[in-house]
Amino acid sequence: MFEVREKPQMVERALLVRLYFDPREADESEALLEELGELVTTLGIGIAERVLAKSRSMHKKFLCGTGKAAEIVELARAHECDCIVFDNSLAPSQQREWENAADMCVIDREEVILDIFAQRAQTKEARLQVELARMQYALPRMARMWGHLDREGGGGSGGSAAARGMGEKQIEVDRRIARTRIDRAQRELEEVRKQRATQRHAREKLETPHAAIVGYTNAGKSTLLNHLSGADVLAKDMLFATLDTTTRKIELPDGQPLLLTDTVGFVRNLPHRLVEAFKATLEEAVLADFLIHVLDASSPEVQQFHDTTLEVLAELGAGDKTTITVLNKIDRVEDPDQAALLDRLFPDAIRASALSGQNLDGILSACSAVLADRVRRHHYCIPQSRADLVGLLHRDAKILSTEYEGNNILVHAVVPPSIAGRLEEFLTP
Ligand SMILES: Nc1nc2c(ncn2[C@@H]2O[C@H](COP(=O)(O)OP(=O)(O)OP(=O)(O)O)[C@@H](O)[C@H]2O)c(=O)[nH]1
Ligand SMILES: [Mg+2]
Repeated sequence: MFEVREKPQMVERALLVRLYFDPREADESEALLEELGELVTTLGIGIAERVLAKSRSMHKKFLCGTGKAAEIVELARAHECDCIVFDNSLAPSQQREWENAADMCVIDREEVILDIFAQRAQTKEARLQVELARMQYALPRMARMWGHLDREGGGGSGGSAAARGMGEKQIEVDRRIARTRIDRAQRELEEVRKQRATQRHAREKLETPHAAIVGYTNAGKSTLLNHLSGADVLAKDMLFATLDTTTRKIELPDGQPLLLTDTVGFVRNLPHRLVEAFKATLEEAVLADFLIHVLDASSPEVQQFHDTTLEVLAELGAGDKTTITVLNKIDRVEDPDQAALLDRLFPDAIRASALSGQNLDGILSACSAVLADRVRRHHYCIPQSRADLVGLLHRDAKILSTEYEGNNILVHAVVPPSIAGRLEEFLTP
């Protein structure tokens, strides 16, 4: 029976490896290796040692040359590791080559992220999305999973023909099962998307504007939602604390209601298939009226975090949405160099602290300002004597419906702010 392996839960000591090929990638590679350490720790795996290695060119077999590969394997053994984790993505064949050479579990960043998501998924929707991404990841790697059957047969290279046949048959069966399950998960997710669309239509009817809080993982998105709305979303100093969206209604200082949605955080090299699988969830960000982009201002990598989020948003089709940028955790920015960096990169961003509540008013005012510029749908009850206003609506607004009631004209229209003021006294709920 096909099962997605739970290897990272079984392994205890990992050797982390980041290979890079261009000297200009050295700094970023170091930061990525650091982040991989946090991701691996999130999974509960201990880190024995880290290797940041430059390779002159990419090799098909191990990604790096055989000499370097042998050194890495030696190091893993010397540290009594039971797993090697690559920050680079490994092709299925490369992963197999490494496992054969090292005789231990070898995984890459994508698998680590998938496993974290699998651990965290709470709702049916999140579970489905993770299952889909994991099965798609596992499908081309099944030969590796059943390699032991081939070897069991009788030592030597590849085992007996009978045993190998068994392994191959099993792979075929498993592939079929996996494909059926992928199809089913995709169909169920389609249902989820439809349900969400229905909910969204209901919200649109209420005409309450909607903002999505987006940003890199651990930036403070959930903390911000909690502070603004009194919600109780898990906010924790760990990567990917949030996998499900939560929406809460708040009221802006000018009385305007606003729906706020907390979303899953992004990370560099977020597996494309995970973005694809989480589309149902992330659509909330795509369809929001505007975005609140939360950044961890205390991180030296704030620019990379910013760019990654914009890249993923663009991939989702939300790249050109109106965005309020928030430099969160400003209470932790003490280094003058960091402050200067922020001034240079994000002169217009709002400095705030979701934890202490510092300048949350600034965020709310920015939301009000965005909404003030938005066209709105309104119902009017206009006396026939004011045909001039109906004419104005015909000219400058988009009329959705018109009805006559006694001496009044009932108009439902999408109205730009430029004429909204002149019609205000005829508004009806
Ligand atoms: N010092 C400080 N810490 C903050 C601030 N905002 C959030 N934090 C901390 O940062 C950590 C992450 O916060 P979360 O709100 O869980 O971050 P998130 O963006 O929702 O993270 P994911 O759900 O993992 O994507 C928590 O330990 C928070 O207490 C802030 O303004 N200042
Ligand atoms: Mg969160």
